[in-house]
Amino acid sequence: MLKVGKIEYINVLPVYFGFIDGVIPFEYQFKEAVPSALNELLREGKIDISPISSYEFITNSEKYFLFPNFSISSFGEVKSVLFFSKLPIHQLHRKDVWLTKSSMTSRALIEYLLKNRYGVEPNYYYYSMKEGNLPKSATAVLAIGDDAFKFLKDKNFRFIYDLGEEWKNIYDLPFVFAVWAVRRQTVENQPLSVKKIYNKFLESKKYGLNHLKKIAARYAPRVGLTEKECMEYFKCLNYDFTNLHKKAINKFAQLLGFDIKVEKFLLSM
Ligand SMILES: C=C(O[C@@H]1C=C(C(=O)O)C=C[C@H]1O)C(=O)O
Repeated sequence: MLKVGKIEYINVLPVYFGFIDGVIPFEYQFKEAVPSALNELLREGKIDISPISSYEFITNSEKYFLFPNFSISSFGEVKSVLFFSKLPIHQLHRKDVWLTKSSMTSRALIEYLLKNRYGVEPNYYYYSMKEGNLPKSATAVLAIGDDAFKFLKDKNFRFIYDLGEEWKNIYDLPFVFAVWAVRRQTVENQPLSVKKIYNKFLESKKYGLNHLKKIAARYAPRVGLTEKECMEYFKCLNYDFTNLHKKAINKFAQLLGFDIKVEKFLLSM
């Protein structure tokens, strides 16, 4: 049986809602975790298919093939990848910046932006909400997913930067935070199962995108959002993988020093 990853944030619900709501029969095993944990599980072969950080794909691309037509992206504002700071961003040189351990993509993006766009090199530290090791004294904090909504209630941070917006302002491209990857080994050993589950994911996403209101009504309160805020959030997110998204991920890879053409890694379905 294929083992399938699922990010524990509401951002993926539109893709999984057909399965969750019981309309798409699902005979697989879900493993639910934060993105960095899913990256590791897939890399180590403990699961077969999962949304992973685009950074994980970029840095370990030889291990994976990608589902065509799936990503977690935004064109401009994303709302859930936020950099909170007590100082304006260009004043963070040698200040204490805390990055979430749950992310790989957004960590790489904020580090890139701080160094190359804002010319600052802070002291980096790493926290996790589960460990609860983020000190009150942190000058700035990167948060992703449902955690980002919690930080919005913390009025200590005067300056808030949305990384989807930051990226668009510079490159006028969407930003691809995550992609759906399959281990190469799984594709080689079980090609028909992979094709079958891909089609189920397509159906589940179609159902989810047609039932966003139902998702928002059920899940918004769990993350402290109103239904309206949750709908606005879903409108910022995009789950496709168009040519523009491919261009964007290639650009991000190039900026990080990796010469990758994502087109070469797409599964032909
Ligand atoms: C938009 C988001 O995209 C995500 C960000 C990721 C990362 O930074 O590595 C990975 C998966 C996605 O959950 C989010 O989590 O808010």
